[in-house]
Amino acid sequence: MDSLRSLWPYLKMHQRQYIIGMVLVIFANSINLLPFYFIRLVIDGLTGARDGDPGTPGITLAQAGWYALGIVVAAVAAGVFMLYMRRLIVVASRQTEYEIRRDIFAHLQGLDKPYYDRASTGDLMNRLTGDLSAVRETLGFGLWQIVNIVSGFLTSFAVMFSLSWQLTLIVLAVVPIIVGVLTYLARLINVRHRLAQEQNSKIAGKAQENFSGARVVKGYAIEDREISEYKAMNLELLKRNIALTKVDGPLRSFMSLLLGLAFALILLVGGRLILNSNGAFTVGMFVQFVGTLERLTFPMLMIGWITGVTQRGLASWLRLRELYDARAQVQDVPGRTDTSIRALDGDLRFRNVSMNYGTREVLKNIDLHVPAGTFLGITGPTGSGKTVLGQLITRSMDPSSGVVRMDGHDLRVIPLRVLHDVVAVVPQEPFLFGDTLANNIAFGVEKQELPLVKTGVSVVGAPPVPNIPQQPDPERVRNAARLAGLLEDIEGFPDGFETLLGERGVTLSGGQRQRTAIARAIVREPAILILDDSLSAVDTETERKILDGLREVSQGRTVILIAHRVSTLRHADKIVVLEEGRVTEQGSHDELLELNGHYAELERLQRLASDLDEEDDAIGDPEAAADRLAARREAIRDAQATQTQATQTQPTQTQTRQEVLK
Ligand SMILES: Nc1ncnc2c1ncn2[C@@H]1O[C@H](COP(=O)(O)OP(=O)(O)OP(=O)(O)O)[C@@H](O)[C@H]1O
Repeated sequence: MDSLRSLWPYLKMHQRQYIIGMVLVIFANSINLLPFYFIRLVIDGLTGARDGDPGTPGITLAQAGWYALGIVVAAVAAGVFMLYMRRLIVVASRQTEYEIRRDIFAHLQGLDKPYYDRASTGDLMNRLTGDLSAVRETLGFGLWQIVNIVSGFLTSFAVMFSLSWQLTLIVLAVVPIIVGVLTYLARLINVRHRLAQEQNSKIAGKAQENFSGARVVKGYAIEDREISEYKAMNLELLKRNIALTKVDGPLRSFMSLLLGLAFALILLVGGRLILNSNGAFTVGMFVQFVGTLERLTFPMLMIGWITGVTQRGLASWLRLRELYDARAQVQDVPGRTDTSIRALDGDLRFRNVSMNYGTREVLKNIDLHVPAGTFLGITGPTGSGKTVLGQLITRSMDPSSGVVRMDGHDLRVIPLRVLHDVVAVVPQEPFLFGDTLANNIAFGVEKQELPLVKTGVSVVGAPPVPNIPQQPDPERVRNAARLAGLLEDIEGFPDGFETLLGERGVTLSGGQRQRTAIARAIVREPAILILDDSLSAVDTETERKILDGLREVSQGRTVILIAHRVSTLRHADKIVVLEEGRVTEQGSHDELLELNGHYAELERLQRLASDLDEEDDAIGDPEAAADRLAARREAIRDAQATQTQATQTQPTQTQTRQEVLK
């Protein structure tokens, strides 16, 4: 019942269409009964005698003609009413579907990273398609049939009762049995439909993952495993759908059986009534009764169908409600959000910040000051919390304890829109859209203010959503591409900035994708630019170009560069080393080398590897080069193994690692 109540606002938007549609159904149902009345008059006329003369029928040919015309007019009127009703109700249900989809999509856009960390894309897609269709079916054909059944029953029973209460009682005796069985089956249908929809979501998720990761699947030649897993899931869906059909299917047979029995009884009792009622119950009346009851057969059979449709629709609506009910943990809170904050310089301060995922503490008591305009480098072993630290700055989530401030304001009071205008992030795994390179770079820079799409309002009479094409400023986009070290690549493409990227930009190399994402962040001219391991896929020459570009960009803004390579970080104003969620070292490149800790070791290792490459290039004799290569690679492997072990155990092993390196 609660779920129905929550649908009400949508129904209300189209109440005129629904109400007029339902009235038309009632009219059509009443008119549909008229032909049996005319048939009764004809039959009684034919079986009766005029003026006491048994040789003359009680009806003239002209009268019969009028009755026939009446039947035609009734049929045409009922048809026209039904047609118009369909237009109203079915269109209203389509409009409601549009409105629900629009509102849920807008709501989903407002949800945050923690929600999407847990959500499955396939499940979301299934809810917005399969479940929404089930709801639309309930609101369209479902509602129509409910009114059809109810009004059909009321009008037919009224007519049948006026013809013979005895026969009507026989029909009425069957109805409670039907209702009892239907209620039981409806409950089963509801549960089984939900189970089937859940499996549908899992399958959609699996397919989505598989298509997105097609290259990985092929690369690892695990197609057979994927096919077999998909088969198992598909089989489970089949089982659940069969279980649903098992309760859906018997409904019709059961109804047909009951109706058949009822007709047999009526024939027996009706025949006796005609013979014994001395003309009070005529053959014509009996035919009208049977015809009217016959009209009820379809609505009665539809009870089964409609029960299933409604139960499926309600179960699906509950699944859609779950999307509506999902709340972002990170959001603007009236009363807390300070709407007077419009612009920020980007001075960042972490005060005793910790971050937990469940019982795991991934950041521990971080105290850090990043003055506006600083070029900050962050490094540390994998999993040490670098990305999480960056995500706290964009408020992808809030810290479990402690506070992050920007320009002295707790991030939680800064309006999210302002914060997101101020901070631009180049994520570890950039996502590119199936659009041109120019649009992918200009993404997020709106040239024109788009009108707000209102939710919770009817689509009827709403102004059409204008299709405003993105018009990126070509100079700005070009400059961003240059700063990201991407310009030469783009100029090498036949279509330049108009190059269309395939779904997720598959036509670009890894490094080009990273640089497109960097250009996308730079073009927004943010006060704070965060690059999360964004130079990992480029060679040293390209890295140098990008770093030059970043130095140009960094004038007057804060740049936070998360990286594993010392060559990337060495020119940063300050470098922070994170280990197991703690800041263990901070200072300039030279200061950190002096400290002789994790950073210094990283530098030695990477220098060793780079020396090795240079020596390999220099050695002319391939065999000697190969021997030397093997020996040095062995040394680096040992050193790396020892370093990993040391990071996981005790810092005192630093000395040992240095000895190995020497
Ligand atoms: N949404 C999440 N739920 C649970 N744990 C998470 C989540 N995000 C990150 N973590 C955990 O937090 C820890 C820090 O992750 P983070 O991504 O910040 O590491 P990182 O230092 O950036 O590593 P890398 O250098 O490999 O990118 C990891 O142990 C990771 O498993």
